[in-house]
Amino acid sequence: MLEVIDLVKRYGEVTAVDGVSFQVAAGEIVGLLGVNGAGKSTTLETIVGLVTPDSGTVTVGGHDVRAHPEQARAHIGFAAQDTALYPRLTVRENLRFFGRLTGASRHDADARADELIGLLGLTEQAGRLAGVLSGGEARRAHVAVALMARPRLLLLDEATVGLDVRTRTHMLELVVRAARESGAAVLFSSHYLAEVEIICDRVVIIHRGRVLADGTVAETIGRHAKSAVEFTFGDGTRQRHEVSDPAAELPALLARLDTGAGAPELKSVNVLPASLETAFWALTGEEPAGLVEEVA
Ligand SMILES: Nc1ncnc2c1ncn2[C@@H]1O[C@H](COP(=O)(O)OP(=O)(O)OP(=O)(O)O)[C@@H](O)[C@H]1O
Repeated sequence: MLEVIDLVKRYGEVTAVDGVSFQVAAGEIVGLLGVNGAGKSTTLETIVGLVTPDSGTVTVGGHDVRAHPEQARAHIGFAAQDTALYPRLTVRENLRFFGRLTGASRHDADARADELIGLLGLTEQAGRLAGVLSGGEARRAHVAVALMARPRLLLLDEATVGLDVRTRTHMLELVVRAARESGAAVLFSSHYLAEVEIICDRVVIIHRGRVLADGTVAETIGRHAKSAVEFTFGDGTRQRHEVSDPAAELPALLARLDTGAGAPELKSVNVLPASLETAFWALTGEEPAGLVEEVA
């Protein structure tokens, strides 16, 4: 449904996307992962046609996005990182308006708007002006807009940011249903690796504009993840050590710790099993931003 081939996008000195290729099939959920500035949003914006690449091609449902933008875009539902709703229209009016924009009849747009209001748990907010919604409510309404035209390709840029645990679970269920029941191809950018591990069939990890890994969650963990031992010190600093066998290697790691005068006191020891997070860390040398956010 989506094919990205050798995409390059430069902004002056910065190469935001540096030869990115991957595919998303109908009914498949692919996680697009990377630290801040890795090139995720630029990739998504190029797929939608908002950004013109320096080179490379994007096809959606077999239509080249640059040669046939109308046909390609007709398949796409896009929820960008910044929520875009008309503040002076209510949630229901926003949905109906965007539905009509994509060519739905008044009757169909109204029916689909009501369906999505129910699905996204926005019944109470449906009559409120979009401008007064809370951050989490606005994000749900924003994703509802992307779903209005029953897209065959759904692009979600950090769709779960700012959602509480219950709403987040609800949103993830909806994404899974869009893929499993409606057969949509879903490209899902996120910093929350735990949720990616749960819902995504495959993950594409990008770093400095390049694809470092592309495979199923299990393949990515199997190929790149190692378990780790993490020490946290009294001054708030942390040290991570990749290890194959934490129990066997812990004594040696502890013995090597600096215990001299002025060295920070060891506060806790954490064993991190091999996971998508430790794979991400091994590949990029960095922690996913979502983890830091959740800890803070
Ligand atoms: N319009 C622009 N002009 C100049 N530089 C840009 C522009 N858009 C993006 N960049 C740069 O390109 C790089 C990739 O940015 P991008 O927004 O694609 O990253 P991201 O992976 O989506 O990051 P985040 O997780 O913070 O949203 C960054 O270094 C960014 O500063």
